[in-house]
Amino acid sequence: MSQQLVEPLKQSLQGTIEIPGDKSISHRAVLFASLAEGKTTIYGFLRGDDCLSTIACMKSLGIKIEENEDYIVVHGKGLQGFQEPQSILDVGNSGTTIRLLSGVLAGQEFSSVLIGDDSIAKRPMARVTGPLKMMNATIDGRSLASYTPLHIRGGSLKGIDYHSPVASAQVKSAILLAGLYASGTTKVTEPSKSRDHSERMLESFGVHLEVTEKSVSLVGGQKLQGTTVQVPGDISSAAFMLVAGAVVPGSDITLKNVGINPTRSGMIDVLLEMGANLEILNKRRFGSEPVADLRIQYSALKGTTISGDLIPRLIDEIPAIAVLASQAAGKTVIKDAEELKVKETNRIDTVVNQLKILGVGIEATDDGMIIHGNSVISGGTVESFHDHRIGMAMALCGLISKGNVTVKDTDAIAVSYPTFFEDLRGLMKEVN
Ligand SMILES: O=C(O)C1=C[C@@H](OP(=O)(O)O)[C@@H](O)[C@H](O)C1
Ligand SMILES: C=C(OP(=O)(O)O)C(=O)O
Repeated sequence: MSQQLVEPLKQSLQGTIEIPGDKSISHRAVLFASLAEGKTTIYGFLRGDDCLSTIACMKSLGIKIEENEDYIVVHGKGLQGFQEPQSILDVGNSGTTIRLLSGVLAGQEFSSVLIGDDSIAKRPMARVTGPLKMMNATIDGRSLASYTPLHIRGGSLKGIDYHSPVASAQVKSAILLAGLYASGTTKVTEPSKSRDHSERMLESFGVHLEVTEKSVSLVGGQKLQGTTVQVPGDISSAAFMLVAGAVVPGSDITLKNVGINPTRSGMIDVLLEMGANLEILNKRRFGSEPVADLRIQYSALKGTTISGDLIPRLIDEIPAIAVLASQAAGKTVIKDAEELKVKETNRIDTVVNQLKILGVGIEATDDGMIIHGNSVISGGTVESFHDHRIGMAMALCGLISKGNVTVKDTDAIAVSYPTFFEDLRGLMKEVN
C-alpha cells in the first residue's frame, strides 16, 4: 500500500501554481463530446483516474479519443452513434462516471453492464436508476438496481417531470442526458441548486435548456454539435492549497485559472467569512465557466457555521474545511451535510476519526460535524481509506503538526489531483 510521510514545515509556502483541470467539467466534456456530431477539442482535461475511467468507458462504446499531452480530441458520433460494449464497463472509483453514463445508456437500445470498485459498490444508485426507470429504461442490479453491478437496456424513453429528493448534479445530469433521448420534455427540480456545469456545457454544444432557480428542463431529440472546451482549474483541488496557504504561518500563494462558478464557490465564501486573507484576481471566462486567480496569505481565522444551501456549493471541500476549522479561533459547526455519508467513504466518519487520531478536537453529528478550533495537531499515522479527499486533508495536517504525519493509501489522491504532492513541494521550494 502506498504511503507518504509529511513532515512539519519549518518554512512558509510561497509562489504560484496552476491548479489541474476540474474533474466534474472534464467528465462532462468527454461524455458530451462523444454524444455530439463531429470533433471536439478539450484543453486542460484532468488526467485523474476518475476522468480516465470516463475515457475508457467511452472508448468501449466505440468512440475514438486521441490523447495528447496538452489536449484531447473526441470524435463524436451523435446521439445514436454508440456501439454495444463487448465487455463490462468499469467506472473504477467514479460516482460521476457511473451516474452520468447511466443516463446516456438509458437511451441506448443495446445492453450494458456497469461495475466499479469496492467504494462504488456501496454508493446509492437508486437515486438515478429510479427516475431512469420512470422514463422507461430497463435497469437491474443488486437490491432492485440500488447498487452495482447495474445492467441497463434502454430505448423508447419518455420525458418526466422529476422532483429530486437530493440536491445532486449527478442525478440532475443523468436525467437530463436521458431526456435528450426521450419524447417530450424532461424536467428536474431540486431542493437546492446543485452544480450547473451540465447546463452550461450542454448549451455550448448547442442544446436549448430552460433554467430557473431550482429547475432545468429540455426537449428531447436535440442534437449536440462538436466544439472546443477549455477546462478551468478545479476549485475542489484548489481548496486543499487554499487551506495550506491559510494555515501555514507566513504563507503567500497564488493559484491560477481556478473555476469560480457560483454553484461551486462556497469555499471562497467560507474562507472570507472565517477571516482569511483571500484575493480574487483577474476574473475572466473559460467558455461558459467563470475563472480567476486566487491569492491567499496566512492570517488569523475564526470559526463559523456552514449549513443549508451552502452545503451543495462546497460538499467536496468539507474534508479540507475541517482542517481549516481546526486552526481557527472558536467552534465551527457543519450541518445539513448528510450527503457526506454516501461519498467515496462516509466522510463524516472518516474525517472525524482520522482527525481525532492526529489530536484535533472534533465530533461527528447526524448531519455533519463540530470542529473545535485552536487544535494542536500532534502527528501520527492515518489512512485515506482510498478516498482521495481524505488523503489530501490528512497530508495538510502534516504541514502544521508537532510531529510527523504518515498518510496510508495515498495512491487514491490520483483520482482527482495526481500532482498534489509535486505542487505542494513546488510551493515549499520557492522559499523566503
Ligand atoms: O456532478 C458532479 O460532477 C459531482 C457532483 C457531486 O455529487 P452529487 O451529485 O452526488 O451531489 C460531487 O460530490 C461530485 O464530486 C461530483
Ligand atoms: C464525490 C466525489 O466524486 P464522485 O461522486 O464522482 O465519485 C468527489 O470527487 O469528492
